[in-house]
Amino acid sequence: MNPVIDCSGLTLRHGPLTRLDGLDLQVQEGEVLALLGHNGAGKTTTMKLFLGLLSPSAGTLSVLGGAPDGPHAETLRRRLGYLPENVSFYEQLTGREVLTYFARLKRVGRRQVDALLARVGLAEAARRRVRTYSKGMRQRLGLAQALLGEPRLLLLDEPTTGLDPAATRDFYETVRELREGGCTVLLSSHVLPGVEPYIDRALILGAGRRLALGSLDELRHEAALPLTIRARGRWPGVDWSRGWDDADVTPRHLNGRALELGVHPAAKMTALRRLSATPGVEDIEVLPPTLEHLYAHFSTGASPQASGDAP
Ligand SMILES: Nc1ncnc2c1ncn2[C@@H]1O[C@H](COP(=O)(O)OP(=O)(O)OP(=O)(O)O)[C@@H](O)[C@H]1O
Repeated sequence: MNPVIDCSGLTLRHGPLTRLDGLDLQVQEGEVLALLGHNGAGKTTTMKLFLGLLSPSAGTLSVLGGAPDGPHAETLRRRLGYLPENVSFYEQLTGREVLTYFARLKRVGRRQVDALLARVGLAEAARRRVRTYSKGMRQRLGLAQALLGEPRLLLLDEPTTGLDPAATRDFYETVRELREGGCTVLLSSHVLPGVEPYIDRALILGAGRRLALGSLDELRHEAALPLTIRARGRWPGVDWSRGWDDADVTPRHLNGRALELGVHPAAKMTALRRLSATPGVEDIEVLPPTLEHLYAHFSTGASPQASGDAP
């Protein structure tokens, strides 16, 4: 099956500045890819190249079977949904009027408008003016706008910035439903908490370069960061933080009832065996590095073009 996005050596220069530097990436149908990076890393630039709003200086790019900035653009536009970073609407219009307006621009039948408002949870607020909407409601209206025409590829630029945890979760649940329907989703974010369960892979960019690409498991394997093991129990008078002379295990004694170890992945089983054979230990918890740990590792470590392209 052809990838939905396929680029090789994709580069965008702007005068002396290289905004994107030789990106190699393939995204398959139904995949959710997170685009992560500090401010100015190149996330929006990448999305704008995929949308055909910018043309590459070098490299090749195919989106849904063609170059997005060529004659293929017109077909592509109907199969593509985009939620920009700073979405703004006519404040005096109701949510329904806003969506009807965008439906006309996208030449999509009005029938979709009410269905989409219901889908993003705005059915009851559809007749209220946008100026009365909360940040979360505006983002949901933005998502409804991006979903007009039932796109096969959805590009969401910082979709959850400013949303509270419950609204973020609701937003990502909608993304999950879309993915289940076969839609491919690219979402950029620097708000990492909450995103982990909803993505298949993450692309980490830094200064326009690919620093890492892979699923959470692949990134964990590549980073080989220590995992955390927590043991709880009763061990009056015994300091279980002692005796870990293995260089791969760093004990962090929390208190008399809980012990935390930083453990290199290769030493995991040894540490678990020892803990489970220890009298007084009642519970053991293994916490792998989170996406935030991985992001910090790759975006500070100098490992450009590090991981493989396979999904
Ligand atoms: N219109 C522009 N003209 C010139 N340079 C630009 C323009 N827009 C962005 N850049 C530069 O391109 C680089 C990548 O910016 P981009 O907006 O893609 O980053 P980003 O990862 O989306 O950042 P943020 O998280 O702040 O939105 C930065 O160095 C930025 O200053």
